[in-house]
Amino acid sequence: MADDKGKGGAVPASGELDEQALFFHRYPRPGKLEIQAIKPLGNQRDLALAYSPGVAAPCLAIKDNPELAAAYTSRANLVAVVSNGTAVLGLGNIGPLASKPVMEGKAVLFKKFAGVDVFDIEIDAPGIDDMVKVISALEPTFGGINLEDIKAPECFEVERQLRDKMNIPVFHDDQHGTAIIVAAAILNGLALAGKKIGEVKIVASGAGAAALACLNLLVVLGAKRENIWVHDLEGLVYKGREVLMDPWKDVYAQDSANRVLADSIGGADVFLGLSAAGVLKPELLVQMAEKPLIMALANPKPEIMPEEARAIRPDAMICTGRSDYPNQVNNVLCFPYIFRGALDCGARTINEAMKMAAVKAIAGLAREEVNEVAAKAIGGETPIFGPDYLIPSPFDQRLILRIAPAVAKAAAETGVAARPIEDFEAYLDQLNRFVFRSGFIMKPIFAAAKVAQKKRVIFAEGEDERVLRAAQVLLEEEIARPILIGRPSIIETRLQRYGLRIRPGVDFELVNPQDDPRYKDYVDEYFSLVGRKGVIPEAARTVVRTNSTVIGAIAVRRGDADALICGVEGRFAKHLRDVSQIIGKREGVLELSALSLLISQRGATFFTDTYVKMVPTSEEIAEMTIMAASAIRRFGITPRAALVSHSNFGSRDSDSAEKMRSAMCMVKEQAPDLEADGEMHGDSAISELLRKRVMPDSTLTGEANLLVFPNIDAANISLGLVKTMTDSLHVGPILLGSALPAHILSPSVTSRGVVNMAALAVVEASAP
Ligand SMILES: NC(=O)C1=CN([C@@H]2O[C@H](COP(=O)(O)OP(=O)(O)OC[C@H]3O[C@@H](n4cnc5c(N)ncnc54)[C@H](OP(=O)(O)O)[C@@H]3O)[C@@H](O)[C@H]2O)C=CC1
Ligand SMILES: CC(=O)C(=O)O
Ligand SMILES: [Mg+2]
Repeated sequence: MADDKGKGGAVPASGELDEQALFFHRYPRPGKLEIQAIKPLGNQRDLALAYSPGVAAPCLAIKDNPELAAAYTSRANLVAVVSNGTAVLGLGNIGPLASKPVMEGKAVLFKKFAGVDVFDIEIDAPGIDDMVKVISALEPTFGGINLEDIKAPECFEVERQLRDKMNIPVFHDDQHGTAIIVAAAILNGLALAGKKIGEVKIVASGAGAAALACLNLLVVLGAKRENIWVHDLEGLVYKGREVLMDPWKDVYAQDSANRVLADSIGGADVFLGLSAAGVLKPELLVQMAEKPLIMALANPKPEIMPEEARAIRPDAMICTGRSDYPNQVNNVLCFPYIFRGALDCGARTINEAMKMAAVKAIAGLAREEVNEVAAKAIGGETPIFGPDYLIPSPFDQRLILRIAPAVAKAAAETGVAARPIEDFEAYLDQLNRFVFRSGFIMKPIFAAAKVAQKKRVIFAEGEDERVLRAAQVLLEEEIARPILIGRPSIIETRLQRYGLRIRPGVDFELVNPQDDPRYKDYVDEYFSLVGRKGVIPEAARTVVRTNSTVIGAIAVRRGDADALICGVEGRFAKHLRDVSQIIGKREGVLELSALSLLISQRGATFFTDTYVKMVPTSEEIAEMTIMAASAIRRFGITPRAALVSHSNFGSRDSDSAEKMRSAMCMVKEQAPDLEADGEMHGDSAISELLRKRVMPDSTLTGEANLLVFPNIDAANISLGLVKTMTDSLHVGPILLGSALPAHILSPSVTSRGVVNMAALAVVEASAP
């Protein structure tokens, strides 16, 4: 493979890729999606509500007021991806049945990237009239229509007629989705090359749906028609040509004797390929202008492979439609989010203003720093806005946060939104919750952290990428004032490498362990704590130079910082020893413990003690239950605790069962208001039905959200199993019982996880 190939995970060679793709589509179940019920159908009553007779009520309500379909059915979030299979990728007219994998693929992307539900609909309707008849008849089912892979010129007429007939957005993705992302990439590419859109020469290969829509949008953005040279199977589109012409191509007909691509390419600033594989011969590139923008966008094989183009024109900026090269210019960057915005405001159409808002949002996002998820997905060095990073990665979660609100706003401003968004801050919150599953649960913590006057959080692993990224978020969102422990040169280099804006000394304080004026004071403080525990002065000096958790803990103890975050690297037990020695326990607390929060589709569940005490006593179990309950209240959640065991309400008499029973008695005595019960089986903790069968007068109602375990093995193993089996997000471990706020994270934490825990530490630090 050539140099610029294969960023973002190894992509196998073509034959091998085909084989893997067939396997991927076939196993473990054929296809890429299924339909899931979102309401319970567990008993006769549910059935009576969901189906006959109850279903008549929403039917009649909708009959009286059709707008209510958005309230009582999935329509407002349901899009049809419709194709007749006449121009499937660059594979040509392979028919509707063979197009189904592509349409299922689009459906998955809609769902994964924007939470939009899709039915893929492949129709055996090659002609315009049939297509219009079938698709327009679908209006009652859908909130929007995404036309896909329908060949030109028929697609133009189909879309025009459908837009006239239908009162929901009709969007031909290959035209407008492609045009939006191409326009964003061209705006950014020209800015980097220092060229003006009104002056550049654009040579296009392809005069179909995608190419013509892109050119039309570029003209709206200022490109001059006379500077645009369009080619198709017949060669140049010129005035007077009669073969394979149509009125849409004719708009770009040049009055010229040129006939083929080789005649027109000289001096071109932009090559726009939306045609077929291998059309752009490498030798033609020498004729292009300096710093040319080569957009070889045919799928799956581009007009020229990037390595061939790069070999001839090292100064070129190169884009393809593929996921295995940098600069993926593909409509996936647009269609999920433009529909998200349109559906959320009940848009009746997707108009020019909404498209332009999407162009600006995408182009602008590429100029921001790349976030962690996108950086990981791309692989290798974190990209920074430049020739190899003209547009955001499809894995950039901020695409939805930027595009959807911009589109909804433009819809409202142009009067096409049936349900205009009234509170954009709340809408952004909702989108954030979709992106970061922790968002909803963490919301009260973030809100409290923001009013806490930017407490100082010291990070022991200040050189770590996740910490650096988290520090930028904490500053931008005004949650905390980060203090990073680390070597200045390393931090400077990494900030640059990851394209982060924050600067030491200006935006955040930096503690250099090799050279800090407080060193002697810190050594004295440390020695006063450990001097009689076998640590000699010489060793204390070394520790305070080299152990950043010790430095951070002393800073918190001395009031130089308000909270400590450590554990991003290294073993939990080692960090715990330092935190215990220096920060210690709050007065009256028997033992530190750890609380872990798992956020899954079903909501939040807390587990304790997942990390600290091997086998806690009954007193310690009672204490950790009560401490965990008060930590849970900080999230605005009412704790419901189950003390879990192998014994179910006295069914066994082992020491461990007895320990949990007596812990339960202590909890009742010490925290009579806490809803708790035990000892009980794990399934009884979750299912009220099972619990009530054995213990009808249980003091616990509903599903327990705090599971208290008899020992660390049970707690930690359950946490790992549930987290993996339910694909949950872990927040924590939250250290309970320390004298001052300090949290020891785990090495698998993400930068978002670091932000979450720092926000929690800020809230703890500001608690009275
Ligand atoms: N990266 C992305 O996001 C997207 C990429 N595409 C890709 O763009 C290509 C075109 O798609 P679309 O516009 O929907 O399809 P259409 O069928 O509507 O248009 C295809 C166009 O390409 C021209 N063409 C085909 N073969 C050649 C060739 N050998 N030399 C010159 N021109 C040729 C056709 O010429 P003629 O008019 O004479 O038939 C036609 O103008 C496909 O490869 C598709 O995968 C499309 C959408 C998005
Ligand atoms: C990406 C896309 O829609 C296409 O190639 O047709
Ligand atoms: Mg397509």
